[in-house]
Amino acid sequence: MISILFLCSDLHKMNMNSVCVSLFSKRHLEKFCNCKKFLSAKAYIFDKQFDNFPKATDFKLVEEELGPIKDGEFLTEAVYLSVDPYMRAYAPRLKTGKTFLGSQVARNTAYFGFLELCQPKKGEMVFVTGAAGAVGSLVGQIAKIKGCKVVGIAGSDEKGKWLTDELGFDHFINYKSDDLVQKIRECAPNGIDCYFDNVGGEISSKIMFNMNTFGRISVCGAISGYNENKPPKATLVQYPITMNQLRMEGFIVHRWLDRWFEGIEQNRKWIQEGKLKYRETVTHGFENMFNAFADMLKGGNIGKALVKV
Ligand SMILES: NC(=O)C1=CN([C@@H]2O[C@H](COP(=O)(O)OP(=O)(O)OC[C@H]3O[C@@H](n4cnc5c(N)ncnc54)[C@H](OP(=O)(O)O)[C@@H]3O)[C@@H](O)[C@H]2O)C=CC1
Ligand SMILES: CCCCCC(=O)/C=C/[C@H]1[C@H](O)CC(=O)[C@@H]1CCCCCCC(=O)O
Repeated sequence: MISILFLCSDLHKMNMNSVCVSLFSKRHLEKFCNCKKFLSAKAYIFDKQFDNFPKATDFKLVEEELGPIKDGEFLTEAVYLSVDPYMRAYAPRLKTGKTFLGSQVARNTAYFGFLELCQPKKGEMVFVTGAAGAVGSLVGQIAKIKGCKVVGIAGSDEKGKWLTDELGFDHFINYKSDDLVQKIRECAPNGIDCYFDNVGGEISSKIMFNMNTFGRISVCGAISGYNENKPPKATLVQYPITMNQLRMEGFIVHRWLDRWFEGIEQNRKWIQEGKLKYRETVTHGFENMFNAFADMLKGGNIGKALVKV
């Protein structure tokens, strides 16, 4: 079963510790639960639309009663909550006054989004942005498994050290302190064949101007713009796309729902074989969810950002 989305916990009235209902919004909570007299749950209410970067005062932490569970519905225990960039990206679409969105199960975004759209070949040069995050760190390692040269771009030297020394990336570029164009040319003197784009904006434009003919770009996200009220401007990418006949395609990982277990099984096998490594940045306590969310948006996480309930 694929667990959907959260945000509540604390079913202590049933003498259960740290139990959380999977839900997506208040309407899902109403749909999922049917046990008003017995259960309550903590929830983050989305109180105010974000003005650029989110503030703690944009949320209200409340305790809500849950209804009884009906046939075909379920309660799940959330031990970890996932803290993800899409929670910021989708916020403008959400109504205030409702439970905020989130999830408690990690998905295999890297496996399908990279292999299906970039179609990497042995010896090719692959660039990954958001490289030390949950998705990017796996994409780079999968590219290495496929015999590619890999360059990761992220925002701190500590992240870079992890990518090159532990995960086997060939090079690292710090987009905050390096001369990006100069470094791109140094790391990829023969050009770039595949680009896995987690960030969008000017970083992506600069990478795309250095791609080879028939290069492939998988657009996973655009975190560089999520905290901006207006989408930021970046250099036109239509030039390199046309001149170098690039293929650029976006995706939402649900596209491969019918192949979900193939992704899980392959990742599990690579982890067991020691070919795929992961790291988690864990914040403790449901009450600290906002801090973890803000920290992730500022680049405070290495690997997957999680909240231990
Ligand atoms: N299409 C899909 O189905 C999915 C898309 N995504 C997308 O993939 C991307 C990565 O997600 P995920 O790996 O979970 O998140 P991460 O674990 O990477 O966390 C986000 C990271 O983004 C980096 N970042 C923040 N601001 C900027 C900026 N202005 N420019 C460049 N980098 C920045 C930070 O690291 P740093 O120190 O490097 O700045 C931060 O740690 C996001 O864009 C997300 O929306 C994720 C899952 C599914
Ligand atoms: C430019 C924004 C791109 C954001 C891409 C992204 O991060 C997608 C993440 C999905 C992840 O694979 C698992 C999910 O469920 C995320 C999508 C969540 C959609 C929420 C929609 C909320 C709503 O409209 O009600």
